Amino acid sequence: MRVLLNETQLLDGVRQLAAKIDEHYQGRPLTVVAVMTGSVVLFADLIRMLSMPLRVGVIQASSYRGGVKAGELAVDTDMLLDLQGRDVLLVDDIFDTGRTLERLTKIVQDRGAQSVQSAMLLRKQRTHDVPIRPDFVAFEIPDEFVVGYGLDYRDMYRNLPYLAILDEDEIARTSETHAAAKPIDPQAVASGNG
Ligand SMILES: O=P(O)(O)OC[C@H]1O[C@H](OP(=O)(O)OP(=O)(O)O)[C@H](O)[C@@H]1O
Ligand SMILES: Nc1nc2[nH]cnc2c(=O)[nH]1
Repeated sequence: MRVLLNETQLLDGVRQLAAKIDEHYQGRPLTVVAVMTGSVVLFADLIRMLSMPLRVGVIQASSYRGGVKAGELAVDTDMLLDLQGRDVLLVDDIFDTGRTLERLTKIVQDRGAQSVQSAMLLRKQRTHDVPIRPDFVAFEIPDEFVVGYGLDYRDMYRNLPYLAILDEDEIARTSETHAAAKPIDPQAVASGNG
């Protein structure tokens, strides 16, 4: 594992991100929506640095389940609060293909938000799959799979206080020790072999 950003660098980046957001909204009330689960650490740090009146909401989006490549995007809006007429800021850890942000921006617009912007800790230096771009970004990073400060590989590493690049051999090792859950075979369960 190679450390890309240490704890101090991350907090400095989040502080600068908060300053840009504060400057943009000029004290106007804001609804901040955490894109779970990856934004959990960033979100906790960021909202304590913002100075406008805040409402806090949550949405869940997941497409990297068990791997380093995006699969089908699943979104859960059950915990999303009312957004009608609100200025909304989506907060996420990373902008990679861009598909998550594109889908969530549409969902927020469809719920009647007055404006939708986005803040990301990281943006990968790569060609993105979508025309949309985040409005506020703390760090540009190389096109490598990163973990820590909320980002996972197979649900591990989110608690690391730093951001690190996961090497190929660590990816292989974690795959063995934390195999992704296999779907249940209903026939095997019915026959008692499940
Ligand atoms: O730009 P994209 O290619 O769409 O990737 C970005 C998304 O990928 C990660 O979520 P993930 O699907 O891993 O779920 P998680 O937040 O539960 O870790 C991350 O938290 C972003 O939401
Ligand atoms: N953990 C992790 N999740 C991602 N989702 C999209 N890109 C990444 C990445 O580099 N690391």
